[in-house]
Amino acid sequence: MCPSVPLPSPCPPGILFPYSSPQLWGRAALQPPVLLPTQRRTFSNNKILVELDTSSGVATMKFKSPPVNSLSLDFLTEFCISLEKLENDRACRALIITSAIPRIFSSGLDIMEMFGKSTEHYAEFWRAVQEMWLRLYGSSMVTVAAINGSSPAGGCLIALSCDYRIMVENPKYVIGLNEAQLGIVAPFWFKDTFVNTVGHRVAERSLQLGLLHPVTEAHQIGLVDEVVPEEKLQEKAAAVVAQWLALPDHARQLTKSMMRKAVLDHMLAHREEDIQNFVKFISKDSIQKSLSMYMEMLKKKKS
Ligand SMILES: CCCCC/C=C/C(=O)SCCNC(=O)CCNC(=O)[C@H](O)C(C)(C)COP(=O)(O)OP(=O)(O)OC[C@H]1O[C@@H](n2cnc3c(N)ncnc32)[C@H](O)[C@@H]1OP(=O)(O)O
Repeated sequence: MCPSVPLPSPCPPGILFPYSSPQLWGRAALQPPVLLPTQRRTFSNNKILVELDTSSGVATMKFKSPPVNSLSLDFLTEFCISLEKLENDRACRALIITSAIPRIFSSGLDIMEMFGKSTEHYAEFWRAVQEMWLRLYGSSMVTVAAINGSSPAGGCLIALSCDYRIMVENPKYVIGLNEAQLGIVAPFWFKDTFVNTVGHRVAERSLQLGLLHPVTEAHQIGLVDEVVPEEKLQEKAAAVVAQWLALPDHARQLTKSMMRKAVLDHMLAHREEDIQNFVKFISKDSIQKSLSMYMEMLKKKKS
């Protein structure tokens, strides 16, 4: 669990039905504008900036953790706290996630968190990764990933967990679940999230080969829903959110829940087992060696 986010068992608040409360449906839509004192609320920490426009109910979250927005334990903790704040804010109905770092959406899980650490640390880290996914995949907000850079592995998972993905047209950007290239294996809930987006056959091939798809290909296989020039990204994300928010919240949320519940429930039922599996797997000498070689390769590529 994210260390500073106390969460009740069995499921964090905001996770979709049957856990969320009907009283929350409608959120900002039910609030008379006169009750809203300001139009824009901002909160920020070292790694993430959030701006909530209370008149539209749309929050924009920007990852700002140089050099590559890697998902460290600290980052994941801040991410979970930000998601919880928005989920509990009745003025917020939708979230756009994007990056403030040029050319990178997120480089995925921070490899240094999975290398040379104690088993306790691995367990804490993995619980935070699970928590992030539970909150985002199970969010009752409309969520749109505005992907303005490369997005391997855990970065791709964040995008996959949203309701809609828009990626910037750029031949240098790639996205995918490339874990196999690192000699590691994406867990079943990464796989399920991927399969639910692109279908079984595409997911199977892409996962086995650890493919990082260029933007056009990602669009063709349905990994991203739309491709736009950089300067149109925010405008397009806002238009998509407006389209999704035009629906009654309760109908959209119940439909989202119906589509995602089985995968969320499966993970929750196997959460502790999944942590133990991760710890056992990542602690193996052979896996530590693979990660070390991969980091070396990244460094060599630079020089
Ligand atoms: C066992 C259960 C399965 C667990 C599931 C795992 C999920 C994951 O997410 S594993 C992580 C997968 N991520 C990657 O494979 C991405 C690796 N990184 C890259 O491909 C590139 O760095 C890039 C495309 C994201 C950015 O390229 P570029 O702009 O050229 O920047 P550099 O490669 O020079 O990187 C700068 C700096 O950042 C370090 N770094 C990059 N990615 C990570 C990372 N995921 N974790 C930790 N550190 C990372 C990189 O080593 C450089 O460091 P310095 O050399 O010290 O500057």
